Amino acid sequence: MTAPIIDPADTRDGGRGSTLLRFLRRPAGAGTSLVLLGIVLIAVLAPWISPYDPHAVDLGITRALPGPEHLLGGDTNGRDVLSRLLWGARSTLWGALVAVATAIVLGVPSGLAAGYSGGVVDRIGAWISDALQALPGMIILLIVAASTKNDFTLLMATLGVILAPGYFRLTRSAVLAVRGEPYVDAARVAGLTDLRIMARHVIRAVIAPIVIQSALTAGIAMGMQAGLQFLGIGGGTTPGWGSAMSEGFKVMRTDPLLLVWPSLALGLTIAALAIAGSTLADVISVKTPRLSGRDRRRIAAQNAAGRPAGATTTTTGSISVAAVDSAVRLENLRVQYETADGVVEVVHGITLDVAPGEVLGIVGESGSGKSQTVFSMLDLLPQSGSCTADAIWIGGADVTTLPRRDRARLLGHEIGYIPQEPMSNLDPSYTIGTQLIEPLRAVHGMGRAEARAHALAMLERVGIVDPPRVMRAYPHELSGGMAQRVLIAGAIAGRPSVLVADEPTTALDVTVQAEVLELLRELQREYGMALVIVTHNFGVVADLCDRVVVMRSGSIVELDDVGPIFAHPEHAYTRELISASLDGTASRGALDRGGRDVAADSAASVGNGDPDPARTGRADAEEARA
Ligand SMILES: Nc1ncnc2c1ncn2[C@@H]1O[C@H](COP(=O)(O)OP(=O)(O)OP(=O)(O)O)[C@@H](O)[C@H]1O
Repeated sequence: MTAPIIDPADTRDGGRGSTLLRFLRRPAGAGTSLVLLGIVLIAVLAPWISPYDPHAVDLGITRALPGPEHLLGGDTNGRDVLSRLLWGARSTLWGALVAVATAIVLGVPSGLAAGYSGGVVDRIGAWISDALQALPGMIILLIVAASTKNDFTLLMATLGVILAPGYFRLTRSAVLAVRGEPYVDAARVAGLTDLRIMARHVIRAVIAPIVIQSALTAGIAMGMQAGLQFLGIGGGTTPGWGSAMSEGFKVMRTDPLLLVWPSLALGLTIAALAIAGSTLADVISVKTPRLSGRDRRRIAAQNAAGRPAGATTTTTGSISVAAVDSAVRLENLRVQYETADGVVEVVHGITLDVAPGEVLGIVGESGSGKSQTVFSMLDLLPQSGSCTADAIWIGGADVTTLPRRDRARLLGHEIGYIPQEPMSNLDPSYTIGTQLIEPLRAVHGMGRAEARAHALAMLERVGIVDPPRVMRAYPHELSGGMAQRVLIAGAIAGRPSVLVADEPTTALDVTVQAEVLELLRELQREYGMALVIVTHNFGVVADLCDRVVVMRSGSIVELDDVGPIFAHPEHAYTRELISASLDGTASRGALDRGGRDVAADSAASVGNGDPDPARTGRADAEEARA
């Protein structure tokens, strides 16, 4: 059987052309393109556009100031400075080209092979790359210069060898990122050869980072080349910006312009390459365009006029507590994304609130808008998305009226967030201690010792054994359950009034899930926080929540206390979700009782018309606690 091959690269909006257009549409992209194009043209046309022979000596213009005959004056040997700069662009670009091409030829294929094949090939590649990086580059270049009588091209090729590990590592990690993608597996199942898979699927993923790396590497190569020429290596008699800088440096006090011209040329070229590289990286990382201020205002106006950009015009949900008494309150929240097909609304005017100390569950199938709702509360929507609302009350303030900085400060104090994936939410480069202490100092104004003591206490509170050891550990040294406890400790450390947990147990081992949920419930009670928990699972709702919001396709279909929802679900969709959750999924009660399968009992109780399966779940929890 042939597996279907779906490559996101094929369905991605726009191709290379559109990336180039988006790059050119940015002022930084257009500006740097003009500068770089100009420099390339100068290098190519130097023999025709330079006013004088760059080697011609006229002692009458020695150290002459700029004038109509010699626009940039004469150098210390009586040669025309402008002509030498124009010719210098040639050698500078040629040197960068040789270095970058050598680095690509060596680094990219080896990175592809190492990343794709793994095992021995990967290890050998990594050893060679590490060894090359350990070599003292400048000394190698000096040795090559001495043994090749300053052969410029060979020197630049050697520089390329020294820079190749950068390409190797970049390509390898890009390949590793796509190697496990379902579409690469599908291509394998379909019987494509490894070479074909690499050419068709894998190389596409590495082209963009290589282009960006090349812009930066060319800048580095030019800088090193100028440095060598400054030291009198690799320049020979060819005019070069580095040798011009070296000559200018010697007469810097009397004739500073002789240093200024070549430095400007080199600085401008390197800066243009660096800005072009980072702009390109920016363009490529933004897959969908940002909403412009005008679009945001248009959508807001449409919403205000009752004509939302999406299909629906109704506001869903309801309010149970007065605004000032709510821990969180969303009024007519809409979330939109700018996509290739235009603005798409994914949350359609929902209204809900959470009272202080209340546990609200948000349930719904995948894609129903649960995460977008909490991301709006947390100000975490990506740049291509935006939300509008009549009001978003958090901690007694309507955050939609606050400037961004005040909003961030308020959220930092009022809301704690527990994400789905604990591991990817911890920075692998820092110890747990650093990551816990930093926000306590920066956001909550604690001193180092106080923050450390508080972090230790928090770790202890969330059930971490040996907190001092965990403070010294890096994320990779923790299990998933420990990492989630660490994140919970971080989330509650600032004593927020609301804790938002977005499917906090999805990524955890089933045996740890119950413990983490139990911990959340305990902390919520102890601290009197409101808890908003996003979940697929009605078993979790039964165990933890006071009220529940059922979402479907960006709207609220049902919002009620847990008891009535389980006893008489009004919406057919809610009934489906309840039976799907309790049928075959162990509730926390089941897990608390040591894995005895009571899910079937729960399902049976729903089927048998048990008035309140929620109570069953709670009873399980109470029983376990007892
Ligand atoms: N960056 C984006 N661009 C366009 N649409 C998006 C984007 N992110 C999310 N969406 C859309 O928003 C809708 C709601 O997504 P959301 O992440 O809130 O779902 P969810 O209910 O949390 O699902 P899950 O349980 O799988 O996380 C989905 O239809 C999704 O495709």
